[in-house]
Amino acid sequence: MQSALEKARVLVEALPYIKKFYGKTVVIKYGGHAMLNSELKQAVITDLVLMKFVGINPVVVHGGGPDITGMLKRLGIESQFVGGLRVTDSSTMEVVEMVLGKLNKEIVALINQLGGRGIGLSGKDANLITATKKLGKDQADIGFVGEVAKINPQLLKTVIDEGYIPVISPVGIGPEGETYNINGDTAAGALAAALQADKLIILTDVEGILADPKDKTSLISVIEAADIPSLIEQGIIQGGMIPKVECCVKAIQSGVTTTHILDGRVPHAILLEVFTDQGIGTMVK
Ligand SMILES: Nc1ncnc2c1ncn2[C@@H]1O[C@H](COP(=O)(O)OP(=O)(O)O)[C@@H](O)[C@H]1O
Ligand SMILES: CC(=O)N[C@@H](CCC(=O)OP(=O)(O)O)C(=O)O
Repeated sequence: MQSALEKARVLVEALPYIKKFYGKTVVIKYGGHAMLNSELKQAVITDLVLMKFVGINPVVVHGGGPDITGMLKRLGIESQFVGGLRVTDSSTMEVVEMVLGKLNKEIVALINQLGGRGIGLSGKDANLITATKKLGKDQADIGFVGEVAKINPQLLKTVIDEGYIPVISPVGIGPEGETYNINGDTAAGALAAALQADKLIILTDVEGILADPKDKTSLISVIEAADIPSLIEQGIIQGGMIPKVECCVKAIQSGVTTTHILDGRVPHAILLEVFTDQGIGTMVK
């Protein structure tokens, strides 16, 4: 069993990190695959609430891809992806918005249950995320998939200062009032840039960026943004990992200090990354 002294040592180890990040903003992309079960969800939300209580400002952007796919299936609609993005016709958009809205409130309720002050927003609230139509690979029409046009972070700053943990679903509003489905990673990167966050943390379902996607032990712990394009060209980074690394690179170029791709299946991955010497996953800087 852990001795009392060992427990104290762990707490003391957190002090320099609490000092370093006190008052800073950390954007966390909470992906659908990192919402596997209620124990894991509870661990993620506990980390967020703890962060807020020690003076760091977490902002959550959530996904929900697996739940959206599940609901579409129940309605007899097959999901189709082009370059990692869901082809979104108007009825798919309705389902996307409904499922993300439900997930959003589940996360908010869990934050509140664990003693934090959660507030759920979609990109439509206070024009937080305005969007334009995004074309797919080879200029394909992929429907109501949105590209972030502008982030209006004023409301977010207000609720953060009031002590809330904002939870944002990646739905954008277009110039004609149309609704857009935005990839959760892309939305998180754009929000981190607009808030000039200190960290962007993307939770996913792998250890981090792997040098060989079939070998779990080939984790790349640190990578420079400049080295990413060649890994994509070589086919080492593929599929759903591409939007993640691209948004890390964009966020870095826009002034976010560090970005991290972490294994959301590891309980308390966020705490381990933010408050301990070891750090986990891949840091893109
Ligand atoms: N080099 C790589 N390292 C790690 N994962 C990779 C790599 N290239 C592709 N991937 C894939 O990217 C996936 C993560 O993207 P995605 O499934 O979209 O996650 P999420 O649902 O968490 O947003 C991994 O499960 C893995 O299959
Ligand atoms: C355009 C697009 O693909 N949008 C995503 C939005 C949700 C998301 O990003 O969920 P994960 O983070 O769980 O993958 C979708 O419809 O699945």
